Amino acid sequence: MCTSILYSPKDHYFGRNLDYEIAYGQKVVITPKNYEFEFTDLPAEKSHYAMIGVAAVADNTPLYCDAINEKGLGVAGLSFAGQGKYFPNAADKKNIASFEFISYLLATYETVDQVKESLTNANISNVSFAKNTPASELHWLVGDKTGKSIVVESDEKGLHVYNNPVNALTNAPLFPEQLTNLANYASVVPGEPDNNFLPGVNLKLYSRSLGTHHLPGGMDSESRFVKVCFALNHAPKDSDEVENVTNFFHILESVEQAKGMDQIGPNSFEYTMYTSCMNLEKGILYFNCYDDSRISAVDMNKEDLDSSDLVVYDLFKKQDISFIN
Ligand SMILES: C[C@H](CCC(=O)NCC(=O)O)[C@H]1CC[C@H]2[C@@H]3[C@H](O)C[C@@H]4C[C@H](O)CC[C@]4(C)[C@H]3CC[C@]12C
Repeated sequence: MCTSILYSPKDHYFGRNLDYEIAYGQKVVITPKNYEFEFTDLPAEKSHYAMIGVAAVADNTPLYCDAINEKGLGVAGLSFAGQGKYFPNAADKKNIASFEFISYLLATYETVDQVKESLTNANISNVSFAKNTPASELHWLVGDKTGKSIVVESDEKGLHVYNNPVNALTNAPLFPEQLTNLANYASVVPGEPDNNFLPGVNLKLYSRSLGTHHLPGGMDSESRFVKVCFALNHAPKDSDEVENVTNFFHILESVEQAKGMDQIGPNSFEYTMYTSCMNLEKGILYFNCYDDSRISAVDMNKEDLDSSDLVVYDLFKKQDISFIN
């Protein structure tokens, strides 16, 4: 499963944990302004905003999992298995194939408000990129550098765009249900709780942080949603880039899936394959992966953004332990 956040200490940082059991050959991919996008049912875009993110590249086409553009818009696709439903093309609507959703939005729009507007009469269509690349059931977090985000979900009732007051997204259930569930944790506090439970009884607070005792710690989507909302909302807001990037990785580490914790079959485990953190102001993608906890970075502005060729860097690396003696 996955977790995505928008963290806004000073600059704005957008990214996610991608949790799964098999990789799709994802890379760090920069799509410059003059790479020609040929969309399935939308007009081709010869010239558009440049973008950087994590994508599988098939037939020289970037299939983005999460990315931002040069204007500071970010979009991440997360599994919505069991709840998501795409529909055939509708004649009176803007039809966007699910695998093009991220690249279309980032090529075209600058802000969350523009995206909202553009989706008022849209349909996420159920076409596949290729025979062996079927559409995967996703929903999306879309954020920008105003610090605002929305969630886009296509379910059996159609397309929904929800304002996101918590700037986080995990997986099923439906987003409004995830928000409703947060009320069950209204008494959680980062530190010592007030004893409203038995005010007349002297409860010995035997440990620090008993106010977080009822925070869920499961790997399931609902637990991760509650926990990451708490971590994000209480994270420090520094002004230094390195401190804020460090905070971002720690927020997502609070819901990280270590191998062994989420078994999906005999000897098969879902785990956090990579974490991405993209600075919406600076166009820098920071990342690490399960086998290499060191943070690496790619700066889109160091590339020729007027080019028409994709720029691709490795995402999955080997652990590089710094021996001190
Ligand atoms: C599997 C993950 C979602 C992780 C997750 O939540 N898994 C747990 C679960 O299924 O519950 C999704 C997120 C983005 C998806 C990819 C992107 O949408 C891009 C691309 C789209 C193609 O239609 C299918 C392949 C491909 C490359 C997708 C494969 C599945 C990915 C990688």
